[in-house]
Amino acid sequence: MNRQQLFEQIQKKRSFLCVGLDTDVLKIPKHLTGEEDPVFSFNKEIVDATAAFSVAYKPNLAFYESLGWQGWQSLEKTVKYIREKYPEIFLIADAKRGDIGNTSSLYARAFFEKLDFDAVTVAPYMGEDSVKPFMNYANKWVILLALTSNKGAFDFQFIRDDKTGNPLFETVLTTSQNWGTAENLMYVVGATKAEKLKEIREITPDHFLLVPGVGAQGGSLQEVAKNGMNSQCGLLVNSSRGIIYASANEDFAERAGEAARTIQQEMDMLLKEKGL
Ligand SMILES: O=C(O)c1cc(=O)[nH]c(=O)n1[C@@H]1O[C@H](COP(=O)(O)O)[C@@H](O)[C@H]1O
Repeated sequence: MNRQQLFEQIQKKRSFLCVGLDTDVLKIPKHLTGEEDPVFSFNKEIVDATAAFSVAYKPNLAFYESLGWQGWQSLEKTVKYIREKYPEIFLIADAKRGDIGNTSSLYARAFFEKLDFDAVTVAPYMGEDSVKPFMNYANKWVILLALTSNKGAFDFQFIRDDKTGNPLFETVLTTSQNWGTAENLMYVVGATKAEKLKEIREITPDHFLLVPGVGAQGGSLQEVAKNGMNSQCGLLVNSSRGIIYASANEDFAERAGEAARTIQQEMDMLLKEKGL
């Protein structure tokens, strides 16, 4: 999917919500645990209940890899199901990959050829040759970690460069713009650091930002939109636990749908305020 198509979906659904499919097998409602593939059954119901209110889904690979080959199979089935039933959805593999070039090119093959994801999250630490192999695919995206939502973000991401005086996350943003364009590169910026979005927008006015950290981590959607929205929206705001675990009972999908709709309605207002 390209940037224009993504923006069109945002306008059509009046939403820039990404639902995180962080499906923890221990949190799956009891009535599904006897199913042949409880993780897939859970995902399928969540997707059916939330697809009208969201433009993207983001399975986090840890939740699938932790189950071995069965987890990988649940992931493949989930991707295939979304692709077939909701082809308009933007699909993100939250894998936080990145390695020497030939290894990264195989990670890229896994997520873009073997599995038909639109985007993969990548860690910038190993630099250009670890990121570029993910950019060899038309209409596929790298989502580079820039300023993350967690406490550990303060360990490295704010260390200042001796020459420029800029914090490391700003160097990641400026340097990586030489590797790709706003058509194949997005950045992760945590909602818990929403006050930094103004500065970040000065460095990257056009790039889409994937913003996790609303809901369970306490980030504010209003603040994110106020500081981070651009003329093409430019935001995908993720919520995982706040949506998929809205209820632990048989009504889990219905409650997830309601949680997604509540966020979508707020997003509709925020888009209107921006004239979009
Ligand atoms: O790359 C990510 O998606 C990510 C980056 C970041 O800085 N913080 C962050 O929470 N995430 C992911 O976003 C999701 C957040 O989940 P909830 O806190 O349950 O909404 C998890 O899958 C995290 O791995």
